[in-house]
Amino acid sequence: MNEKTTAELEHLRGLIDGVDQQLLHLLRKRLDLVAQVGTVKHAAGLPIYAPQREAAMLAKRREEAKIMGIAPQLIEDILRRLMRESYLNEKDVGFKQIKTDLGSVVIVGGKGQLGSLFQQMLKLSGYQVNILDKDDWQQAESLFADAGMVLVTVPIAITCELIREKLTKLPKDCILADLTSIKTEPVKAMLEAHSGPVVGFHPMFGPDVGSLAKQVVVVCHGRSPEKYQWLLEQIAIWGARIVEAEPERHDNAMQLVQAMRHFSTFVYGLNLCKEEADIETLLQFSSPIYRLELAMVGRLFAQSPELYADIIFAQQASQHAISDYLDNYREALALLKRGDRNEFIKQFETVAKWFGDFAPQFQRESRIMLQSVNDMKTN
Ligand SMILES: C=C(O[C@@H]1C=C(C(=O)O)C=C[C@H]1O)C(=O)O
Repeated sequence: MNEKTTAELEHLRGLIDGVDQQLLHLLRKRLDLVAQVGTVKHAAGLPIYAPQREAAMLAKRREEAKIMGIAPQLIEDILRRLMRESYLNEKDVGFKQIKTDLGSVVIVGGKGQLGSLFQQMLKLSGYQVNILDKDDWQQAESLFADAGMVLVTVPIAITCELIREKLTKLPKDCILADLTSIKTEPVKAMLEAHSGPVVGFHPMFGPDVGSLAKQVVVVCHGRSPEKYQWLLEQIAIWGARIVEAEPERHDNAMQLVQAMRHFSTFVYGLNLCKEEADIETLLQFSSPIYRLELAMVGRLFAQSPELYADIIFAQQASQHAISDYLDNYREALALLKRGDRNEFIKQFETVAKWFGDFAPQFQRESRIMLQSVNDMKTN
């Protein structure tokens, strides 16, 4: 580089630094305004997440960007990232308490990660929360005595037994709820053990989400929904979307969404391990989609083996879904072995047709994710 170029670059980079600093000041200003919105929402009991406002705002900014010669997707990306920050910050002011005369909440298994998250959300909403973990059963009677709600979040393998043996003497009006990732058996057990209001939940996210905004919570009604309607409202204030489901339909979906998927991820990792794949090398040669795939597989093994064993072993019927997968894998492998390229293409087209409009939709969605994966690279 000659001196002139160096000087020119230095000058321009100085100007860019100045603009970035202005951006920082603007961000500070925006965060402060959002904090004020948080306070107003808290007082009024409005949810953190306001999808209509977001959609309207994004549409306007996209239009304005176009006129200014800025890619609409650029401002959309930036605003979406800022809005994520808003959800996290609005959480700090707490949430309006919908039910003020509940009595206490007892979380059975509250030292687990999901239990801790719900404990935090309930406390941020003004509820008094007590934890009953495995060594605390001698206090159970006194804790249950003034409980307005008992929330069960223990490993799946012991959930039903615990409900049947230990939760039979709750106060009559106490709500009995659970967070187990299967629903048919736990809801049945709760209905048998307790004659008061019963409701099953399955939060469709891990404990590391940060904010519940835009997350999904599946609810399976048990008994007396009017008695726990407030809880659904409370969860909505946390920003989550409630999806109602019959326990059986939910459990069937989970055989694919959870058991089969986690199992195939497990086998993927097992295979890499047995093949003694060198992850460093794989990463060096990885495309963004492969990096994302490795991240999806690798993150499983950063978590608790017990949790995944519980999820995979929870339903007998998952074995059928997993066996079907193996059969399809074998058939596809046979195709490959006999070099039947035409049949492969035919089946590919059948599947593509079956995915229909979802295929291009998923392509668009993943394109944005892949660009973020690429952005994260540091060299
Ligand atoms: C700040 C608000 O809350 C959330 C955050 C938004 C933002 O950061 O712009 C917009 C809508 C809401 O999802 C609001 O409702 O205006």
